[in-house]
Amino acid sequence: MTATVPVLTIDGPSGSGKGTISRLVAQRLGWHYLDSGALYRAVGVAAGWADLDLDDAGALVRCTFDTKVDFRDDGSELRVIVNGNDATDELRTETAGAAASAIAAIPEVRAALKERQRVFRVAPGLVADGRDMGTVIFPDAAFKVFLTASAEERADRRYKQLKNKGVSVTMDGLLREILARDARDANRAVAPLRPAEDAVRIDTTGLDIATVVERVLALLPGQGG
Ligand SMILES: Nc1ncnc2c1ncn2[C@@H]1O[C@H](COP(=O)(O)OP(=O)(O)OP(=O)(O)O)[C@@H](O)[C@H]1O
Ligand SMILES: Nc1ccn([C@H]2C[C@H](O)[C@@H](COP(=O)(O)O)O2)c(=O)n1
Repeated sequence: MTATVPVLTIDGPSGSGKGTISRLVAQRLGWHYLDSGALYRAVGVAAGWADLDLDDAGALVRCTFDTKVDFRDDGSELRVIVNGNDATDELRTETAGAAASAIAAIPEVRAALKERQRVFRVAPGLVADGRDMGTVIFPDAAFKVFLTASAEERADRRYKQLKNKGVSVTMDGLLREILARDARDANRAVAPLRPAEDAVRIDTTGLDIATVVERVLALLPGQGG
């Protein structure tokens, strides 16, 4: 009975720290981890490889069904294998994020990915990060968090992250991309980015990673909560 397996959902906008916090919390709990955004990014990248038009909803839906995604934890990073190719680095680009955000607005794409996310609910528990984990995919989750941070701080985090990887970016450009993605993810008709009514909101502006991890763990009985 998967419904008895506990789930902690961590939703929020781009750069709020969902991936970082979810992974660390899952490690601390010994639970599984679902990076749902990686599924949308994988479809976006596969669509790019196939030279598909991002306006061709039918082709994108077929691409969603055809795209095989595997996750491999190499100890320091979650590697994402798309159709047999390690696409981890390509997936993390802003181009892949923007493509994922566009594709994610297609209702049939979301429907096609629904069960593929729910199968991650395996004992002893799951930490799931995304935009609609608490509202649509795991509405019965026992623990729900919605992470936020100011757009400026999120752009600054992304700037430092990309600079560390040697990627050339500007703060202005990143801020524009973050605001555009926020708007598209929050305003789409299906499963828009929004906190579940029973989610605990944590504004991470000015908080370091360790503090946010402890605040999330404090929500779980026996983990400080
Ligand atoms: N509380 C925090 N304080 C400072 N930096 C943080 C914090 N949380 C995350 N970061 C850093 O911000 C960057 C973005 O974090 P992360 O990728 O986890 O965000 P995200 O919400 O998953 O973004 P996306 O939705 O685009 O995948 C990373 O470099 C991460 O180390
Ligand atoms: N549950 C989800 C996860 C992701 N998306 C879409 C919208 C995002 O902009 C894009 C990339 O996600 P990220 O890797 O940045 O978390 O994918 C979504 O609609 N629902």
